Amino acid sequence: MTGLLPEGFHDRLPPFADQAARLERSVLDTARAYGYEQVDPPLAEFEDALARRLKAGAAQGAVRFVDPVSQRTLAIRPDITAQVGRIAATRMGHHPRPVRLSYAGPVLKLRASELKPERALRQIGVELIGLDSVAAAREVVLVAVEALTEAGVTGLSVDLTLPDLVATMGGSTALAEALDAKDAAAVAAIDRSFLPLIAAAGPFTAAVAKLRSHAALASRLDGLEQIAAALPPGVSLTLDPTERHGFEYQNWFGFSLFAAGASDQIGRGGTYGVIHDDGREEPAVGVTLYVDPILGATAGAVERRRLFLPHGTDPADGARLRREGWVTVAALEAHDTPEAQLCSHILFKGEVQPA
Ligand SMILES: N[C@@H](Cc1c[nH]c[nH+]1)C(=O)O
Repeated sequence: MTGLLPEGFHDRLPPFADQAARLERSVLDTARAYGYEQVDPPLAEFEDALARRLKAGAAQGAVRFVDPVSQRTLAIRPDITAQVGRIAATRMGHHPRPVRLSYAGPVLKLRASELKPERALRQIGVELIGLDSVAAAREVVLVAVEALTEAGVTGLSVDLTLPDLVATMGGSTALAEALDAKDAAAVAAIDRSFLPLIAAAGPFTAAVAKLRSHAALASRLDGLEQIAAALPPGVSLTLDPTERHGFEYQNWFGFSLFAAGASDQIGRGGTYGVIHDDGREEPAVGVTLYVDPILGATAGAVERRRLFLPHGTDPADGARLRREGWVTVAALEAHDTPEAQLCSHILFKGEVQPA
């Protein structure tokens, strides 16, 4: 069937919508256990207010429209981080720092690419506003890794990056672009001293060792090592010191998350600044998880365990079985069958049996 929904939009059907809801609950529960409390900003808001909240990128890629009621341009959020920043800077501006917030909800991207055709997506995330220290960054990375592990995601890998490195080292835009393209010849033509940054991309320990010769990087590398040391064994770690793609508003620290079986990255995060109405920039760090590729990576694990209650089953039996954790599906007509109700089990003479 074509044309039912615009390209890049999709319905999530059973059992995947339940799976998505479970994932969301699990991640938010892990975040709550670390002190992150949920906020729920609206799907759209004033475009200008959203756009100026972060250094760049906050309203970039947003679908905009003129609201017939306020007569103002609204943006449908392409990312929830800027909205959480707005809440922290305004309505929760009086709250002691750091403030820890979590969120989950749909976002809409203006454009899709051939590689990523989806435009309507879901995000889950946490933001810690008031600090962008190594300790704060370490906590956020750890919460993300723990939340994903609790949610059953395996084969996790974290790619660390230093998004504003080239800019803070005085590199030009041309140099940053040559580094983005990993074009060693072009980098050498501009400034040979940046060549080790290309060579260093790869497994974390070896990459850090290669970069130690750069005295200017010492404190950043120390920070990355402290973050890396906090990660549980089994999570693989790489470093790509000049990766900036997708890190439009992050500053000293950024990271991408990958998982076995997911074709695309499953999350991204880093340090950034929330811009207050008086122009002050408040440090922050956070991570956003992308529900869609995560579901792709765990789809094999979806199992339907449903217990068919034949017509006439005592309602008390159904209640008892639900308390024991069963999903029960009651036959409302005598001729209904476990197959028709997609049931894996059946209650037969008071006993649960495979259907
Ligand atoms: N929202 C950002 C990631 C992020 C969250 N907090 C800081 N950075 C993204 O999806 O790319």
